[in-house]
Amino acid sequence: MINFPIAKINIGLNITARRADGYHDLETVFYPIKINDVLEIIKSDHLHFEASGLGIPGDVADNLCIKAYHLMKQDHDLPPVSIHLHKHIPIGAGLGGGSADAGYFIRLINQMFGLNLSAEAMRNYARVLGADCAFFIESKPVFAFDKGDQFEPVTLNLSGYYLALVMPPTHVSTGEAYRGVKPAPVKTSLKELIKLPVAEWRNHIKNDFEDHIFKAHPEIRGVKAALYQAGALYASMSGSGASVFGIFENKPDLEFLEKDNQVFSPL
Ligand SMILES: C[C@@](CO)(OP(=O)(O)O)[C@H](O)COP(=O)(O)OP(=O)(O)OC[C@H]1O[C@@H](n2ccc(N)nc2=O)[C@H](O)[C@@H]1O
Ligand SMILES: Nc1ncnc2c1ncn2[C@@H]1O[C@H](COP(=O)(O)OP(=O)(O)O)[C@@H](O)[C@H]1O
Repeated sequence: MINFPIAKINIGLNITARRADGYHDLETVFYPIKINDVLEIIKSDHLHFEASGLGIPGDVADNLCIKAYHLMKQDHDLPPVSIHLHKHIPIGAGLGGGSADAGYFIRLINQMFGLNLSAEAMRNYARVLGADCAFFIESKPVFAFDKGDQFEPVTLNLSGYYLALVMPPTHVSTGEAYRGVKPAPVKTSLKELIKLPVAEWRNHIKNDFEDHIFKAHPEIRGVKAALYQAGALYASMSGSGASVFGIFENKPDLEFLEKDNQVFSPL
């Protein structure tokens, strides 16, 4: 059985408090984008994982698909499976690709072995694996809060707009991104700000990671500026970076940017 894990962008990200468990409270809007991995599982006589496409750093045992398998096996009598992941979503880019694989793996196991788990039961497995994993159980636009793993639906439809996604050749770890922020409460919740017209977002919606990440990696700031120069209605780093996205009314002319690291797609 096969499915196609998608990626997300964060539209706004406010880090509001440091928590006693070492994590941070935040608010953000997760929006799904059309970049896909390919994930296949088949029954096998032993647990097996293989990957193609982009190289995934770390041991196979630490791959979030394998972690998801072991987590679900604690509660369900799962037979061994052979997993093939074709990795296409850029890694460590703030696009949630690893979390997406875990979320879509949970969905596949649920479907393949007829576990009949509710979406909330699947989200509860996902929450154990990573803060933004639970989003990928349904992959619908949401306002996320607490650790970024609790959701309220938002009415946000960006179809008709155009996405430009640029990957500067810079790696930012999620831990590094969180260590540099000074949490602060928000005046107006993103839940309200997201209702503004897209062209207004620039003046009201921010990503709290940008200030310190841009200082450490000025080339990322440069990409954001270039997207605005090219006519983006809104541009931002996604999550903890380093990818930067621009939302355009029409397909932009971005020839001045490095072709290799770009993705253009309708939203
Ligand atoms: C920053 C965000 C924004 O959407 O995504 P990415 O940009 O990485 O995709 C998420 O909060 C990342 O979620 P995820 O990548 O699942 O994080 P986890 O694996 O749970 O945590 C990685 C590390 O980030 C920090 N962390 C994460 C979430 C949170 N609310 N507070 C934190 O302080 C912790 O130091 C933790 O050890
Ligand atoms: N299936 C997977 N795909 C990508 N990365 C994975 C996966 N499983 C575990 N990881 C680990 O997660 C790290 C960050 O993954 P990713 O989700 O791409 O980044 P981000 O949190 O910036 O969106 C990688 O460096 C890798 O070690």
